[in-house]
Amino acid sequence: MSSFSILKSPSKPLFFVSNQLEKQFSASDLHVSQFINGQQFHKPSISKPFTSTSSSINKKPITAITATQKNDKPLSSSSSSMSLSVSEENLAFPIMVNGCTGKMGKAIIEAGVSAGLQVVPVSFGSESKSGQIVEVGGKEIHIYGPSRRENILTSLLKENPNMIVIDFTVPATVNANAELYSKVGVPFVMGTTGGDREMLYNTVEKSKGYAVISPQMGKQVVAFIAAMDIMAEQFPGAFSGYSLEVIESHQSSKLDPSGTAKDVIKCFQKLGISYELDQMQQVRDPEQQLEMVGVPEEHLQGHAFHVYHLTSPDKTVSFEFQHNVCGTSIYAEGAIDAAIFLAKKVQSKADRHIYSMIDVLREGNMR
Ligand SMILES: NC(=O)C1=CN([C@@H]2O[C@H](COP(=O)(O)OP(=O)(O)OC[C@H]3O[C@@H](n4cnc5c(N)ncnc54)[C@H](O)[C@@H]3O)[C@@H](O)[C@H]2O)C=CC1
Ligand SMILES: O=C(O)C1=N[C@H](C(=O)O)C[C@H](O)C1
Repeated sequence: MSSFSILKSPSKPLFFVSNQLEKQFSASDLHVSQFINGQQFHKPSISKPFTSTSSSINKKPITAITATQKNDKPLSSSSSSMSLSVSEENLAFPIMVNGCTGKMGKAIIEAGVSAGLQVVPVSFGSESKSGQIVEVGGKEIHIYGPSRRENILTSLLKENPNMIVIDFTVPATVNANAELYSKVGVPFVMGTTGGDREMLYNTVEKSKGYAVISPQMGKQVVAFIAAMDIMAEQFPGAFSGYSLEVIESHQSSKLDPSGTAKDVIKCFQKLGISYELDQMQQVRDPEQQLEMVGVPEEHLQGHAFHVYHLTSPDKTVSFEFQHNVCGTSIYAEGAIDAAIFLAKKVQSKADRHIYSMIDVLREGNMR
């Protein structure tokens, strides 16, 4: 059986997440097109191999959380016995959103306000934005640059003892921010990717603080990673000898490689596949995203498309997994779920340690 029949017959990848609604070009044109036109990846006669992907994308096979769903079902209303309503749980705690002028910061403030949370009117931002007062989600927020953060955070926490910090800033500041939150003792959700991840975990572990850290907050994508992790644990080496190709496409402003793909690749490595992180193909060029990846034009400035393609040593078997997200709502809602989860942990004096989004998902704390 050829790999094409396996790819073609289901015609859709095994996993596919699409969500409606959101510079550095790091892979050379040549490299990407060589890869995309690679014989193992898709049927060679298809001149734009991502077409099968993009047609699925355009058909929107699974819509994770759409703006319509969000509007139909306010975040503060309980949708099942498992789900959380902030008011029901008496958990209307304040959040401080760092990076509030960014794509994620804005989306989180809006999601937080919808969930009935208070947003403190202070945010840590870049040096260039320091001193500005911005309006986000109908709230006026004062931006503070990198200096005097410890004093500011200490006073804020004194005034808002139940406060949870949500950080969606930039890779360059992940470690310093985590150190600060740990030193001051404020529970935090770290959605920012990159930085030195080992150091990040060590810092927080040593401080014995409360945190949720995850490069991926989207509930359905988290469930996919959890499933891959379970597969890797249960069947280590099951894909030994298979080759792996990974393409991730994000808006051109993204500063680092996909943190989510790095986590998924770790699962493939446990499954026996030999793959180095620097083999991952990053697409940041909008033209390629339109032409080859099939990103809808309106989402060029905010998308996260991932494809993982596995091929057996004799090339007779192949697998393909995808998770393709447009916009930010899936992450913003997940980040608010993580903050609610953390607030409950603090309130119930649960173990002080680093939780993952899989923990959040497992406890049914995602609405
Ligand atoms: N965990 C998840 O599910 C997701 C994680 N992300 C990650 O979140 C981060 C932010 O993403 P976007 O909002 O798309 O980026 P963005 O570029 O739109 O926003 C970045 C924000 O950080 C601020 N900033 C810059 N330097 C800073 C500093 N030194 N201290 C504090 N703030 C600073 C900027 O002013 C801006 O407000 C990235 O690392 C991205 O990979 C993004 C989407 C989902
Ligand atoms: O920067 C983004 O946009 C995203 N970053 C996260 C990552 O690097 O994994 C999550 C998602 O891919 C969106």
